[in-house]
Amino acid sequence: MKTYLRSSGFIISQTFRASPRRTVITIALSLVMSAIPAMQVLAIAALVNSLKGAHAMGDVIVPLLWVVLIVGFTGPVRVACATIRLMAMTRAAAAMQTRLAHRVARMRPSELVKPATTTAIEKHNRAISEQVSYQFESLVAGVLEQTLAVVGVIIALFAFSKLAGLLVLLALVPTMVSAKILGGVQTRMWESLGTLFGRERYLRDLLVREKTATELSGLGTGERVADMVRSTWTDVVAARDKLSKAVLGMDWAIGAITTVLLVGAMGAVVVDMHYGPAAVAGVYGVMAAMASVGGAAGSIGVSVQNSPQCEGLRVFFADSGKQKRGEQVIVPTAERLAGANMQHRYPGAAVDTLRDVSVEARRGEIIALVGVNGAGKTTTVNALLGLTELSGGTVSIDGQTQAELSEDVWLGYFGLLTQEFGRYEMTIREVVCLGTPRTGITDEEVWAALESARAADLVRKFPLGLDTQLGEQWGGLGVSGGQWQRLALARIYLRDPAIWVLDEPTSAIDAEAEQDIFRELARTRHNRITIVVSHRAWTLKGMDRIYVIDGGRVVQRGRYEELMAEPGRFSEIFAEQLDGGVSRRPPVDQALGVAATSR
Ligand SMILES: Nc1ncnc2c1ncn2[C@@H]1O[C@H](COP(=O)(O)OP(=O)(O)OP(=O)(O)O)[C@@H](O)[C@H]1O
Repeated sequence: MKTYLRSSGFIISQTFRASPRRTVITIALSLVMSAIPAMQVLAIAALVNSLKGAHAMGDVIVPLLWVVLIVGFTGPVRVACATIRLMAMTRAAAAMQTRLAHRVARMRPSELVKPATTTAIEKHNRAISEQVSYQFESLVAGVLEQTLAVVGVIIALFAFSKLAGLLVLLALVPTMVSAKILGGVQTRMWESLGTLFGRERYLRDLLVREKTATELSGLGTGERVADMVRSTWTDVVAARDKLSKAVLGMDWAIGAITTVLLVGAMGAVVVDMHYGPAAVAGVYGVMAAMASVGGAAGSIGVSVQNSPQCEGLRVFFADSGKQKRGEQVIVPTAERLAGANMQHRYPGAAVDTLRDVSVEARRGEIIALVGVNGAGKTTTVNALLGLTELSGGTVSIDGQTQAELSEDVWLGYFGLLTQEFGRYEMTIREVVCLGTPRTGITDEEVWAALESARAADLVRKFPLGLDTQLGEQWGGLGVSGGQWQRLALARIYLRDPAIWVLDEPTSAIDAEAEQDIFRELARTRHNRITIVVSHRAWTLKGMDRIYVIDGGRVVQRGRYEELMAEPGRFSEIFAEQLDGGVSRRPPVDQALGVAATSR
C-alpha cells in the first residue's frame, strides 16, 4: 500500500511538473465527473416522483431539464477532459524520457558496463512509453473519479435501500484482491521483459545502423536478424500472455461474484421500495453504482499492476538525486601511472585474463602494449582506466589509487581512444569538442587539433568547414572509417589530459597518414603520458618501453631493439611483419625518434 501511494504521488507530481495547468484542470474536471452518476440517480428519482400524478409538461419540466442537462453535458465534458489529460500525459512522458536520458548520462562507466544496467534502462524506457505515462489516467480518471463516483452513488442509493448500497460496496473487494495478485505477476513479467526488450532493441539497431545494416544487406542476411527479432517478440508475447491469462481468469471470477451481488442489490431495492414505480430510480442507481464499481475496480486493478514499474522508475530517478551531474573534469598533468600486479577474471571465465600484470609509464614517455588477439591488452587498458575491477593488484597515478579520488577526477586524467571509437553524427566542431568541458573554444584550437590528427585537410574541403554536419541520415556528409578515426584522435588532442590511452589509434588509417600521426604523437609527447596498443611493428620503434602481453601476463618488456635482439614472443609475433613488409616503410626512427619540440 505504501509503495502504491508513493508511486502514485510520484506520477502525479511528474505530470504536474511537466504540465501544471493541465494537471489541475484534469483533476478538477474528474472531480466534477465523479458527481455525475449520483446526480443522474437523483435526477431520475426526481423525474419518476414528478411523473406520479403529472398531467402536463409543466409538471415535469424541471426534473426533465435536469436529466437532459446532466446527460447532455456528460459526453462533451468527458471528451474535453480526456483530451486535456492526454496533453498532460504526453508532456509527462517527454519529461520522464528526458530525465531518464540525463540519469543514464550521469552514470559512471563502471556502472554502465554492468549488464543489469542496460536491462534496467531498457525496462524503464519501455515502461514509460507503455505504462507509466498512462498511470496518470488510471489514477485520476479511474481511481479518483470512479471511486468518488461509487461513494456518491452509494450515498444516493442508501436513500432507496441500505442493503443494496452495502452489496454494491462489497463488489469492490474481489477486484482489490485480484489487483494485488496481478501486481505480483506484473512485476515478475517486467523483470524478464527488461532483458528481452534490450535484445530486441539491439537486433533492430543492427538492421538500421549504417555499418551493420550495410554489412548484413551485403551478406544478404538481414532477414535472419529480422527472424531473431521475431523470436524475441515471441518470447515477449509469451511473457505477456502469462499476465493476460491471469487477468482473464480473475475477470471471470470477478464477473460471477459481481453478478450475484447485482441480483441481490436489485432485489433489495425492489423490496425496500415496496414494489412501487420509484423502484425504477433505485434499479437505475444500482446499475450506475455497479458501472462505477466496475470502472473504479478496473482502474484500481490497472494502477496497482502498473505501480511496481512506476515505483522502479521513481527509485531509479531518486538514485540520481544522490549523484551530482557528471562533472567533466580534465586533469592536465601526471608524473607517473603505475599498474602493479594487476589481476582480473571475467565473470564465468575459467582462468584469469590478467595475471600479475605490472605496467608503468612516466610523463613524457610513450609506452606500447603489444600481443596477439585476446592476449589481454584491452583488459589491461581498462584496468588502468579503472573500468575493470581488479581481483588483485593496484593502479595509481602519482601514488594515489582510484579509491582515493572521485571517479570524475580519476577519469579526468585520461583521454581514451578505443578500438571502436565513437562515430558521433554531429557537426565537426561538436565532434571534436565533445571530449572537453571548456567553453569558448576558438576555431583555431579546433583546427590545431584537427591538424595534429591529420584531419584538417579533409575538413577544409567541406563547404561548411567546422560547421559541416556529419551523418547522411541527417542530411549531412558521410566520411570514411579512417576519417572518423582521425576525428576521434582530434578529440583527444583538444581534450589534452595527462594520460593518453590510444587503443590501435591508426587501425583504419592509411600508411602514409599513420606515419604522420605517430610522428606528431612523438613530437607532442613531453607533457603527457602516452600508452599505445599497436599491432604494427614499425610503430613500435622509438617507443620508450614495450610490454609484450601473452596469455594475460607480461612476458617481455624493453625497447624495440632490445626485444628484437632476444629470442621470445615479441620477435615471434613481429617476425613476419618485419620480413614481409616493414622494410618497405620509411625509417621509423625518423618517425618516432626525432621528438624534437615539446608541446
Ligand atoms: N567481457 C568479457 N567477458 C569475458 N571474457 C572477456 C571479455 N572481454 C574480453 N574477454 C576475454 O579476455 C581475453 C583478453 O581480451 P582482450 O580484449 O583484453 O584482448 P586483446 O589483447 O585486447 O585482444 P585484441 O588484440 O583482439 O583487441 C580474451 O580471451 C577475451 O576473450
